[in-house]
Amino acid sequence: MVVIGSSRESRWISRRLSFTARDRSPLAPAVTIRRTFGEFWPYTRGLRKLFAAGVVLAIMAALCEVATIALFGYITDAVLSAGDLGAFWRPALAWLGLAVVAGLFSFAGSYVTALGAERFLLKLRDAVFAHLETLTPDFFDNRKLGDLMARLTDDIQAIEELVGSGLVKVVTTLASVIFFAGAAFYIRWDLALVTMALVPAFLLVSKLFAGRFRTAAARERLSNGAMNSVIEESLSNQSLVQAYNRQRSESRHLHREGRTWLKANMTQAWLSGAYGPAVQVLETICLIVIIGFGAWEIASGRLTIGGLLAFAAYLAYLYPSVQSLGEIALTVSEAAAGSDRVMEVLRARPAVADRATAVPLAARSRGYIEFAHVSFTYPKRRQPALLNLSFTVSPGELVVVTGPSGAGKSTLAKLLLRFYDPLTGGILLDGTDIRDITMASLRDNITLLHQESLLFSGTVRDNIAYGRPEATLDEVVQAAELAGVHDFVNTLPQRYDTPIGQRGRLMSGGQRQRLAIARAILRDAPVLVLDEPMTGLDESTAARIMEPLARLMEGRTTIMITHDLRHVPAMARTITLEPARRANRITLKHRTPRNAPA
Ligand SMILES: Nc1ncnc2c1ncn2[C@@H]1O[C@H](COP(=O)(O)OP(=O)(O)OP(=O)(O)O)[C@@H](O)[C@H]1O
Repeated sequence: MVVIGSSRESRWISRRLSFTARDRSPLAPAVTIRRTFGEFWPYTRGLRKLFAAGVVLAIMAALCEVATIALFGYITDAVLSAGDLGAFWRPALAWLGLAVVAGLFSFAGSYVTALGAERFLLKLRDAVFAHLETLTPDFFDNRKLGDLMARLTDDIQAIEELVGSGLVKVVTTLASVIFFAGAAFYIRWDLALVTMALVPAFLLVSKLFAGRFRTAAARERLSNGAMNSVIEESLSNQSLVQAYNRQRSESRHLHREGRTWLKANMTQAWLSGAYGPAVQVLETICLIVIIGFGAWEIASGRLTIGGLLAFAAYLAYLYPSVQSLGEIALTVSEAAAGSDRVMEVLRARPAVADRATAVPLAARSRGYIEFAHVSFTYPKRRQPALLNLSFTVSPGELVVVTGPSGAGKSTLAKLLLRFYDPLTGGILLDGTDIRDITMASLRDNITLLHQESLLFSGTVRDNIAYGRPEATLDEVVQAAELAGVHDFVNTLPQRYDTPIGQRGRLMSGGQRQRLAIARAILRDAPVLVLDEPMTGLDESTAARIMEPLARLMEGRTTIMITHDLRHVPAMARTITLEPARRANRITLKHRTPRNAPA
């Protein structure tokens, strides 16, 4: 009996449907199967032999099954009906041998197909992720992390199930249909014709159920996405949730989404439950037709009992294959929805890219920076973030950029690192427009210290050496000493091999900042951009951070973005930005801070 509604099948079908949790509507219409193959077939290069082997082995297994059923018919007539035990042993041994060989073929076929499928997934995921890594921040600013993760997992899997193992399934199922139908016709063509007339009924039932099943699976997928985003956002903001006593409301939120999910799953459950009996009724009708018609054929001497049983067995194999062909046809177009979403990522182009004529810097930069009449407006924004901004920074100089919130201070850093390009004007490094320098070379010469110290969940050592993975432990320790974090690291249970928790949560704000400073020291780039290095630190921690920061800045061109002027070093040149609507008026002045570091 064939049942399409198992929970595994539900997941299989639901994976093929791709929706965004954000807009709660299906994504753009699924792309055609042809386009999906056109786009993703090249990824099967190097794997096609595996898939071909999967097809051949599955066909061999199906042929063995055809032979096994023929033997079963023979045993029924020659042994059971004739009552001749002596004729039993040879076909019985052959039957056993065939069963073993069929099992081996089937195992090997599934194994190589799974290997091809997994390698395809690995290859495609690597390619999509590598492409994502080339995209500029504007791409990520406008998307939900959960949605991108779904594209890298479920959607890629949906593509594989269409282009890789899906194709193997179609070919082998078609071959099985031909073999089993051929064998049934070989036994009795007229009986076969009668029973084949029932095939459309199976397809019709499959179509009726699969259509509803697909809708239910789509709802399940949608609410699953919504549930995931509630869980992700709530757990990642736990301190906010607890500090604001919002635990119950978050739980209620999840419960609401969970109820929608429950309803969608129950619809799938009743469809699955009803489908089995419906197919069973059809199969019973078939069996009655076969037995009634077969009895008439036997009575007229055109068929033996063994032949009738073998015939029934061939049909028992044939109907499931027909059934899966029906399912493939129904679900394949839905699987294409995933490829639409993955294609969207692959088609996205970074807002900035290397010019064809760009070259790496010939030597380590001297650190001379010039902003020349730079204007910039973020995509989809009308108000410019920077307007006609001009200033220079000499090698080794420290410039403090300050100004009210939204004046464009961080934007200036993003332009220097070429996360975006100015709309007009230009930025020069050592007199060369940074668009004429390769991005890799430009970024090798600039270290950005973010507002919030961005750390990974690895060890202390991994995090300090992030910008120079080949650094020795001695170099890492030296950088940590200069950053004033070495003594603290020594108190940790595994010292430099101590994991620091997700995003460095096992560290205090000051310790995280010192680790980030050690990382910047080890990277040793000639230009330094410090974006609000004191954010989130209390007065005394901020003052203590200034000492390692001063060591980091020594001998480097530094742009320090801050609205907190209390701790800026003595004699720093200050640039005050004003919001762009007032044309980025800048005020340049030398100042002696009230809290100059010792
Ligand atoms: N990714 C973005 N997309 C669209 N607009 C942005 C983006 N980032 C910043 N902006 C806008 O650009 C302007 C300048 O932002 P920017 O972050 O450079 O200001 P800032 O001076 O660093 O502010 P703060 O001191 O609050 O960090 C703001 O109006 C802001 O809303």
